Amino acid sequence: MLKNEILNDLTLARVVTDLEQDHYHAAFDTPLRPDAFELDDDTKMELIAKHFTTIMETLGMDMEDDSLKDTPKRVAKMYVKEIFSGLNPANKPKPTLFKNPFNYNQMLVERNIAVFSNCEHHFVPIVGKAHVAYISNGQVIGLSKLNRIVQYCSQRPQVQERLTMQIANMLKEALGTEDVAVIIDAHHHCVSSRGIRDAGSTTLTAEYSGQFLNIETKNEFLRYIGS
Ligand SMILES: Nc1nc2c(ncn2[C@@H]2O[C@H](COP(=O)(O)OP(=O)(O)OP(=O)(O)O)[C@@H](O)[C@H]2O)c(=O)[nH]1
Ligand SMILES: [Zn+2]
Repeated sequence: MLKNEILNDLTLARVVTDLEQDHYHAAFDTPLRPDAFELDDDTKMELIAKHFTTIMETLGMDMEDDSLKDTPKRVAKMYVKEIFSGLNPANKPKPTLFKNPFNYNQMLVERNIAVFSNCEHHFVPIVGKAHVAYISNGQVIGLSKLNRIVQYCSQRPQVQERLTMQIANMLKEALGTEDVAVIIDAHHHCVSSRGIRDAGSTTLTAEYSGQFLNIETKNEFLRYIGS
């Protein structure tokens, strides 16, 4: 191979590696483009409102109607500031940790945390409950932060399996322990309000790690949440 060809090959290899690096995300990360946060929220809302107007016009809706005319703006604000605000790491909750002077070293379980998310295949709601648990390795977390972690991860277009893993991963990161468990029991509107139209089914997903892989610990958690 000529020197130039080798150099070209090396340059290409580096470009490919850089690209791969840019697109790298863990299996449980939400697939986002590398430039996902180059636009600010206001610009995103403006663009989404414009596109949503086109969607509504295409459906034949009268955009002069008093009740409809501001819907594109409402939807844009809801997407960026509310139901998909968990896409932006700037909105990540800060976990307040406390020392554990009383040496509580048993399992802590928080049950029935409300889950409001949206299915990434149809953009309709996923509604349910999360049950989370951890065993302290020396620090305890403010209880409401458990709810906030569930809420933050839910406020993204999701599939339930990935949502469960993202919550578990954030708990591990916040608490500095592998000893966490997460169960989600949720109802998918894409299964009930359309498509197969089964309103009765719910979906259960679970993620166990560390001590929760031990059958007795897992069963204790399941007993606490009444499963
Ligand atoms: N595994 C998983 N699947 C999901 C989740 N949310 C929605 N789905 C499914 O994603 C699938 C998308 O399937 P497609 O066949 O591409 O879409 P579709 O034609 O709208 O499918 P139907 O819902 O069966 O009408 C559907 O079976 C949904 O039920 C989730 O959280 N996890
Ligand atoms: Zn769906």
